[in-house]
Amino acid sequence: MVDKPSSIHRARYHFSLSKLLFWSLVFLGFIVFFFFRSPPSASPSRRSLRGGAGWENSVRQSATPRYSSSSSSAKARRVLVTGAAGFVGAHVSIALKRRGDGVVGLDNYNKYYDPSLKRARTDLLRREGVFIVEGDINDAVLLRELFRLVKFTHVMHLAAQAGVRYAMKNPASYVHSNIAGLVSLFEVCKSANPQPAIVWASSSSVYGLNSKVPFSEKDRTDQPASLYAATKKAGEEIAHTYNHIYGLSITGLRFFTVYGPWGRPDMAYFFFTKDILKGKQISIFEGPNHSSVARDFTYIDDIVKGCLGALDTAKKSTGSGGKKMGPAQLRVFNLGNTSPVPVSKLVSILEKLLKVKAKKKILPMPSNGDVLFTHANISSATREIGYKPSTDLQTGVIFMNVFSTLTIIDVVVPPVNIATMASSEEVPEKLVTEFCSKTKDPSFCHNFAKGDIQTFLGMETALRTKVLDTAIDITTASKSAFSGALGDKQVTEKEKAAIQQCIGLYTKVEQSLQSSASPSADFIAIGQKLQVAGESLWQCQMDLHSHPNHEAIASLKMVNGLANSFVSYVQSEFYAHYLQLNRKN
Ligand SMILES: O=C(O)[C@H]1O[C@H](OP(=O)(O)OP(=O)(O)OC[C@H]2O[C@@H](n3ccc(=O)[nH]c3=O)[C@H](O)[C@@H]2O)[C@H](O)[C@@H](O)[C@@H]1O
Repeated sequence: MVDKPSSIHRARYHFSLSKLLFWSLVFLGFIVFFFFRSPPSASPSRRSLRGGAGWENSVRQSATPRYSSSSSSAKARRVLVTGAAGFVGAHVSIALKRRGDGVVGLDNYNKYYDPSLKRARTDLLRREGVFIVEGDINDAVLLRELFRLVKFTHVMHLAAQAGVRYAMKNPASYVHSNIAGLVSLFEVCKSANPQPAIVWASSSSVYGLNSKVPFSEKDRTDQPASLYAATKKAGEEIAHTYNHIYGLSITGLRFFTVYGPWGRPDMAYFFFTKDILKGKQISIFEGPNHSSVARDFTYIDDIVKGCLGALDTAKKSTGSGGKKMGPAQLRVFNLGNTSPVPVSKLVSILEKLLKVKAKKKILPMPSNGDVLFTHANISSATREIGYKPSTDLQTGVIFMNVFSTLTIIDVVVPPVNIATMASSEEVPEKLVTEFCSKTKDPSFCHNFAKGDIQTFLGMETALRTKVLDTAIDITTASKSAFSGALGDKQVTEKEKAAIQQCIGLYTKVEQSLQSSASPSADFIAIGQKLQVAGESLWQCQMDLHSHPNHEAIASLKMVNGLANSFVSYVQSEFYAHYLQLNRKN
């Protein structure tokens, strides 16, 4: 045997060493790659967010119903809301929580649109006592853990990949959320004991190329025009299967172009407003032979009522331990507004409200999933779940403007627009009634609401567009109205003390606005103090009902109106969002 020269040995040794080094690096690379690529719910740092006594406590606490002692605890609802940080999910969660239901949210905070808006909605929900678990509906381990912690009576499934046109860009995300995610959720629900009743979001888009109007639940839905629609239609069929095999009670809701405060930035009304204010051109689609494209735009508050109606009329699931014990309820309802509005009309409403002429470009509707029109027949939803939409587009858009969350604070429009918006807006009667129904004393509110709404509008617009001078002007005007009432001889010492307190608070607000380019977090603290002052003013107003001097009553009522408008404003969801975004800038 001939010895190999030692140089060869050395060379081989070097070669294997560098090979080892090479493969180690490749291996390390893979580890690093997978570590960073793994979905958020699987990463160790995210996992540590869940589990643990604190987390379990938050889930259980949020899930605990709180009803007045008179209502029956047998009907106690514990609802899991998926997509709770989303537009519809946030509104529905708040409504459920406010009426006393136990609510736990679930959301994956994906980046389809700016997650800071979802975080801002989460802050809002936290203040309402709703805890949102960060996780994906495809994470069956997490879902099972939630069902172990809480015996959910209902699931309000609103998590989905939304948007019609985006399906051309990212088809996989629709399959992941709207099909795989739905199956994952149904799988866990079917095995849960007891099985929850499920209400979930389908879509008007399932009607696709159907041309029979208005769309009835009995009409054909086998011609989807987009992959989005196809995944929602698939969801309806999957629902049928789980109802049939496992006895799950399932209600699908076909939403028709939902809009409103805290809305989605990918929707046309949202980016139209933004672009109109920025002076950017907007594209308005039209159909063949210059026909208009129309949508049955539906206001969020109406949708929320429909969701609650569906939940309250949902019968229990019949299965147990993954086995069907008898036939279960399976329903599908249209939740629309029953009055389609051409997109060009939406744009003219926005132009009128914003007092800015849009730069319009009329384009043929691209064939990327859109349909020409939608129009809901809601007779079945009215009959079965008491659904009665009451908001026309004009009114809804004003509401949206007053309490809006449009992410347009980066836009600076000339102050003249703000002044005109604040002072000259026609406030429809219906809006006043709707607005006052949300206050403590609707008939009293009615006397002042028009002014209040105008004040909201001005204040909100001023802050939204960062024209703080106007915000200061409004604060100063409110303060001087208080001072005026102080001079009234009929005002009692107790009332004077409350008014003085408010004037002091307004002064702080003024200073806060004057001292910085953007209002600081102090503003919220001041707002909370203002709320306390406002509460004591309400008490004064109640005392005044027996006051002999009607003029004094009138002036104090005015003061109360202003105090409350400001208090409501400071508390408004918009402001929280404004601060959130401002911090980011
Ligand atoms: O009803 C539904 O089920 C669907 O409603 C909306 O979808 P869509 O009606 O297309 O809402 P937008 O994207 O806000 O579009 C509204 C209208 O504006 C039109 N449009 C949109 C964008 C644009 O640049 N120009 C334009 O004219 C569209 O053709 C459409 O008629 C939601 O985005 C979907 O997630 C939802 O499922």
